[in-house]
Amino acid sequence: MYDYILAHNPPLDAVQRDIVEITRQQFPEAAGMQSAEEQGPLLAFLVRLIGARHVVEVGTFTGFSALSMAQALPADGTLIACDVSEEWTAYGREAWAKAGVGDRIQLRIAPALETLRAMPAGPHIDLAYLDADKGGYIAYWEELVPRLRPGGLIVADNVLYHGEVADPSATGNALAIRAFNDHVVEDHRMEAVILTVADGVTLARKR
Ligand SMILES: C[S@@+](CC[C@H](N)C(=O)[O-])C[C@H]1O[C@@H](n2cnc3c(N)ncnc32)[C@H](O)[C@@H]1O
Repeated sequence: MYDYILAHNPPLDAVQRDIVEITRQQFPEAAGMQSAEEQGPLLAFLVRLIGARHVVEVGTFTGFSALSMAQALPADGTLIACDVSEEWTAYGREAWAKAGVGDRIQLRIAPALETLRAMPAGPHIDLAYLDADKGGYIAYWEELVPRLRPGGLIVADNVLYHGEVADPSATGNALAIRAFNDHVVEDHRMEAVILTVADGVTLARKR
């Protein structure tokens, strides 16, 4: 079924395919952190759907999801990519340059909360993709919601956490995601749905 889905989704282009493969080869232990292959086209679709011009990514790793979103932005669009790893994001920088979208992406190497708090306070973000440390999701959400324009989206990854999220005795990251999902459902500034795509993806729209 998975192969069937990929075969009926927009195919990855050469640079996207390369960064997926390079990540698997260079970081076999960490490669599972990369957003699933079908999420690249989904993120690009969402960027185009809402006509996003200003995107924020929290958790960039080797740059696959940032690449997918940046390619869907207009030429003068911007994507602020937050991560703490110079080593992992160096692969992203190379891929973004190769794809001709390097000038749309501003990489901020710092704890994401610092980067988000330093952003202008008013609503100016069209789409934010949450995919960093799971214990930080609620704090990121709280920084992002006021900065999101009405109709803007927060897309949060791993919200089913391998199914562990449904277990009331969950611990660690699964427990953090449980708390996040409860936080989202109680936030009436936003309208949110969970998609059973990959490891679970929440789409939340600012009212
Ligand atoms: C799941 S990976 C991101 C995958 C990426 N979206 C992709 O598709 O390839 C999580 C990333 O979050 C970063 N990270 C973890 N804690 C962070 C923090 N406090 N601030 C910023 N980035 C953080 C890690 O360095 C890692 O690269």
